[in-house]
Amino acid sequence: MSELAVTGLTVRFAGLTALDGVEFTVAPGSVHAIIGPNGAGKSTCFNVLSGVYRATEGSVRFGGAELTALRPDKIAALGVARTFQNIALSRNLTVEDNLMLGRHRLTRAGFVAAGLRLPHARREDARHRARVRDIARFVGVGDYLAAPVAGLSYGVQKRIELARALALEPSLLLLDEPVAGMNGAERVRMAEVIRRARADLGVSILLVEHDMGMVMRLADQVTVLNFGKRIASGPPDEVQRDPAVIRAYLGGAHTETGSGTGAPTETGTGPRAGTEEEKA
Ligand SMILES: Nc1ncnc2c1ncn2[C@@H]1O[C@H](COP(=O)(O)OP(=O)(O)OP(=O)(O)O)[C@@H](O)[C@H]1O
Repeated sequence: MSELAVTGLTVRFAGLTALDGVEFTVAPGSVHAIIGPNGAGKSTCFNVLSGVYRATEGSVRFGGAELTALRPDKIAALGVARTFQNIALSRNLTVEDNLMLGRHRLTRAGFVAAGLRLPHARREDARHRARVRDIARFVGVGDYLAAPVAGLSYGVQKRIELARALALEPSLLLLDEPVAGMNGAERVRMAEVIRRARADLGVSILLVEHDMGMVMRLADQVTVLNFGKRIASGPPDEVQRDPAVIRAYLGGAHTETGSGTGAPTETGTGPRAGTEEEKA
C-alpha cells in the first residue's frame, strides 16, 4: 500500500492562483478529507490528482510515481480511481455494463478475442462479471445489475458511481462530494459503504465533502483550504476548533451554495456539523 504525498502544489489559471503551495499526505488505508469554502481549490486539487488539470508547480507522488506527469488513464492504471460530483455513468447501459466499463483496464482479452467469444476471452469475461456482482452487492446495488442506470434513483446512482470506481480495484479512491444532493437516509447509507470500503478493502480514501457530519465521522485527517492555501490540517475535532478555520467559513468572502455547507464548528454561528442521522 502506498502513501499519497502532495507537496508545494500550485495551480494558476491566467491571473488566478487556484492552489498555492498545498501540502498533505494520505497515509495508506486512511480517510483524508479536504474541506474549505466554495472556491477554495478543492476540485482543482482533485483534478490535478486525477490528471485532468496540469500542476503549475509542485509534486504528487504515489507508489513511486510522479502523478503530475501522467495522463488520467495512466493514473487510473496505478490504482487511483475517482468519482465525480455530477454522476458520470452511461445512463442507457445497465448497472453491470457500467461496472464492466469501470473494470476495462483490468481486462486482458482484446476486442477481437472478446468479439469472437474465444474460450479464454469467455472465461475472463465470466471472472470479471463475478467480481462486478460482488462489488455491486458490496455497495448495496446487487438487485439492480440488469437495470439501465437512467431509471434508478439518485442515491442508488451515486452508489453505482462508487461501485464503478471500486471495479477498478483501486488502492486510492478520490471521492468528490459523494453525498451531495442526497437525502438523510441515503447519506447514512453512503457513509457506511465508504467506511466499509476502507475497513474491508483497505482502500485509502481522499474525500472532498461539504457535509461536515460526514467529514467528522469518516475522516482520520482533514486538510482545510481557503483561497488556494492550506490554512489548517489535523484530526477532525482539532480542525473544527481551529480559529483560522472558523474565520474562513464565517468570512463573507464566499457564497455558500451547496447543501450542508457552512462552518465546521459547533459555535452556533454557522450551520453546525450535524451527523447524518440528525439530518435523516
Ligand atoms: N478551469 C478553470 N479555469 C479558470 N479558473 C478556474 C478553473 N477551475 C477552477 N477555477 C477557479 O479556481 C478557484 C478554485 O476553484 P475550485 O473549483 O477548485 O474550488 P472548490 O473549493 O472546489 O469550490 P466548490 O466548493 O464551489 O466546488 C476558483 O476561483 C475557480 O473559479
